[in-house]
Amino acid sequence: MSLSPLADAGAPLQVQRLTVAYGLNAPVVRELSFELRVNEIACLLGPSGCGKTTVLRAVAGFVPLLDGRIVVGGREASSPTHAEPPERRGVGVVFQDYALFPHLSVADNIAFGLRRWDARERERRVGEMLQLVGLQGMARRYPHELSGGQQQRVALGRALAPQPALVLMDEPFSNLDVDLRERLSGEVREILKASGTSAVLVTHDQHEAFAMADVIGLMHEGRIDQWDAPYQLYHYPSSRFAADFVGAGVFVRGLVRDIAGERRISIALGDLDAGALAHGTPGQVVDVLLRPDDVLHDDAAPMTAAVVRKLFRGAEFLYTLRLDSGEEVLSLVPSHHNHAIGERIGVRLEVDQVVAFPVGAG
Ligand SMILES: Nc1ncnc2c1ncn2[C@@H]1O[C@H](COP(=O)(O)OP(=O)(O)OP(=O)(O)O)[C@@H](O)[C@H]1O
Repeated sequence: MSLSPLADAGAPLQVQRLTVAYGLNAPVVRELSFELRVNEIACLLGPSGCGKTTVLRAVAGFVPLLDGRIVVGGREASSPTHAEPPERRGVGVVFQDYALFPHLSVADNIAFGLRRWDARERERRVGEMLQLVGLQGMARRYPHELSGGQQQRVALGRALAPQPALVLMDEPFSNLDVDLRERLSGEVREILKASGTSAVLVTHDQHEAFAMADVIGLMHEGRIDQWDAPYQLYHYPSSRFAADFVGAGVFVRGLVRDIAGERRISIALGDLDAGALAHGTPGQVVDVLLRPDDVLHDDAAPMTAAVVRKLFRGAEFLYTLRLDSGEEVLSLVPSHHNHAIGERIGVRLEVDQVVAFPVGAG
């Protein structure tokens, strides 16, 4: 099979038409391609079983390729006929099943990749890493004396210590409590940015992906559905799958119309301007995406809807509202607007970019 020439030989990672299968089973990753820029943090996001971890394992050198090619730092690391051993790829990994060395202390685990460093530099770097992952005072403990979350932080320190050009992280913060998770993900992002390191992260958590990533690869059934900045992915989903999977929202029915030469979409809440992201031609029935922040509560609005569910989130309520059409929409409302279930409240739309897909489109 012929592969396209490298688009950017200086890219820290190029994944070209990657195809991976376990044993004789059907491939779980199919012809998947992406390229990472220097100092870019990418996140693979997608439903369980879509192949995120498999991509990361292939890049790390833990699973063979059925087809395609992986190039790390301009050097071919994997092809169907060749595989550099994981430890020679110059890649730092934080995987859940990539255990710490049980016979080494926390400090020695972190120092593992620094064997060739000058002793004083090594000690300084280990101290820096211990501080980064919040494990000062635990340097002499052994892995079995740590909680799962603490072990994960040691693994993070171990991966980052040798300052690799590329770091791979599989759910690196999943065992941590929310506060630590937020602090650490912000700090790790800063460290990666400051040190010029590129990273690929796998997570289930969209908020973590939004907070950490420059670019998100949304995966679906072994392929990348959309490769985009978090903001773009949320506001400009290019497929129905992306619109559905990323962020909260519902689809309501709409009819595309031509009104005085302008393409508009009529939905139960009124007429919308059909911009470039609203697929569909006049006369076509479409599903229109409405995010909770598109539906505003406004006492002065002529249109009302009934509260059917409410979720208190502290600063705001997430209301589920039933329109007269019978359709339900979500609305994010500041929490001093405390309305009872069954009450009718005024609503209006504020949609910047209408996202719509013809009914029945995949
Ligand atoms: N060692 C294995 N042998 C056989 N099949 C496997 C193996 N590891 C993963 N799979 C299968 O490959 C597919 C992709 O798995 P993978 O772990 O890459 O998905 P994922 O997107 O990371 O999922 P999750 O978010 O649940 O961790 C799944 O259908 C899974 O059952």
